[in-house]
Amino acid sequence: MENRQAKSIKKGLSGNGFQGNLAVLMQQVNIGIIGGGTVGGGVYKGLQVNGALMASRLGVQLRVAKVAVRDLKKGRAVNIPPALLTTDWQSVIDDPSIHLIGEFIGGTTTARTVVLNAFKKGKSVITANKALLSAHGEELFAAAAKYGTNLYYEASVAGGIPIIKVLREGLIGNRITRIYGIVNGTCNYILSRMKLEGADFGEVLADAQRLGYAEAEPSLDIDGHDAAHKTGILASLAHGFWVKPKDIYVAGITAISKLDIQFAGQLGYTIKLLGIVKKFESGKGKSAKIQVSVYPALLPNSHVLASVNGVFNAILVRGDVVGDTLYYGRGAGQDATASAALSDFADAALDLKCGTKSRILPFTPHEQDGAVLPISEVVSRYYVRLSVIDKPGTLARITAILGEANIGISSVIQPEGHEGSSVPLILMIHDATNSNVTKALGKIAKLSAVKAPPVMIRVESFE
Ligand SMILES: NC(=O)C1=CN([C@@H]2O[C@H](COP(=O)(O)OP(=O)(O)OC[C@H]3O[C@@H](n4cnc5c(N)ncnc54)[C@H](O)[C@@H]3O)[C@@H](O)[C@H]2O)C=CC1
Ligand SMILES: N[C@@H](CC=O)C(=O)O
Ligand code: NA
Repeated sequence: MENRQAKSIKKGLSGNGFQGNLAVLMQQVNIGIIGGGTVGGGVYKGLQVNGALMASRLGVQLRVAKVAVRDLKKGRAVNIPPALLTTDWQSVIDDPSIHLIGEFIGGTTTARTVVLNAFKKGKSVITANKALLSAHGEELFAAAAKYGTNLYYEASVAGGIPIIKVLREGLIGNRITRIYGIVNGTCNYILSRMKLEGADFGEVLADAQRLGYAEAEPSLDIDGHDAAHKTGILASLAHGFWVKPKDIYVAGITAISKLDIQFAGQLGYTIKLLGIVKKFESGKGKSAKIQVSVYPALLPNSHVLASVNGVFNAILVRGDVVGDTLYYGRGAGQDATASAALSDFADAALDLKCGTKSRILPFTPHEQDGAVLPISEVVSRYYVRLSVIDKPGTLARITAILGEANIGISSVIQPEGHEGSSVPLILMIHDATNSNVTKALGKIAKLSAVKAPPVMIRVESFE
């Protein structure tokens, strides 16, 4: 549907009286940015640096007309002219000369109102806000359709990697059977530095905050929720039904210790926080079951994702026609995220210029009957670290509990200690359901020789 904004841009062009002149064929799309922090500032900067290049490619000049901020006096890393600043975001949405809105304030309350109010004014929105999409995506896409507007969200997943476009357009001819993603830059930065430098968790998190990688509330990163928001968006896009946050199993990285990183290394693995979307074959007439989860996992060092370090993200997408494909790039930070938002502004500007009818919409429901597989039914291999008293019979008791539950052990490491001392015992466990392993570990934890709650990390085999 062609909305009022598109009509006003077209009217401006045809009314200029110089139809043959390329210079005046250049249309201008005015942007209102809401939130002038890391991402909002990055978008402003990106347009200063590459706005002319984009205009020459698009035939549309993108111009920042207003930036809504919280505090006019606050010093900013990106210098935005004071004349553009306002503290009244609603006035930016209401301004009839502004065609597109960028929502870069974060959070799910005011941000939701910003997006809905913009739609009501017939203005499409570009957002980087995965928390907002995770919580209200279904409602917001329906509202966009109702008002003949659009919601663009490339910056919301994996920063500068154009993964939304990949799933929406590049792989449209595929059924997506697997997605494995390192999708949180902060966690990958922390785990990489813990492994490569032996750095401390807290210290590295502070660096990630200073570098603008972490969320305003960093527990969203380290507890895995940010990765879950992103994984849910990818799963929804790939499988065509909106995956609800409550259906996504989430475990973060706070329980990962340097000891586990070292033992994993000895066994030939690297620990990464993975977002996983796996489609399982369902019986005839039955709805598709999809695993959607986020957890730290041991990856074989030989797997390409094991060598993705620092703030970099990478996503492996398997399609039934194309096979495995891989995408790599900076997952957080000002410039990488701005790059993704700029591509959305370009798409939105082209939609205003040409109309959206011929284009693929940002989210189209297509498999309404899909369902998320509960984590209890998910099968994987496991790394288990126990803290045990080194005395005769301990290992036998532990293996007996696992044996009774039909859980096989593929290898055991126990560094030499002296009898009676507390030592780590590492078990690598064959394929088993999550519920089976959790129950067995519950029993093992109660043994008198076991001195701390068992540490359990899944092992990903990428099948
Ligand atoms: N920093 C990053 O690397 C990435 C961030 N994102 C997302 O981008 C969004 C923005 O994140 P950042 O720029 O990093 O956060 P930020 O904290 O640097 O910037 C947000 C800005 O919005 C302002 N703000 C909040 N409420 C406002 C209001 N009512 N009116 C005007 N201004 C208001 C704040 O004062 C702050 O300056 C979030 O949704 C985040 O999840 C997405 C990808 C990467
Ligand atoms: N906090 C996020 C920012 C980008 O989405 C991350 O670290 O990945
Ligand atoms: Na992206």
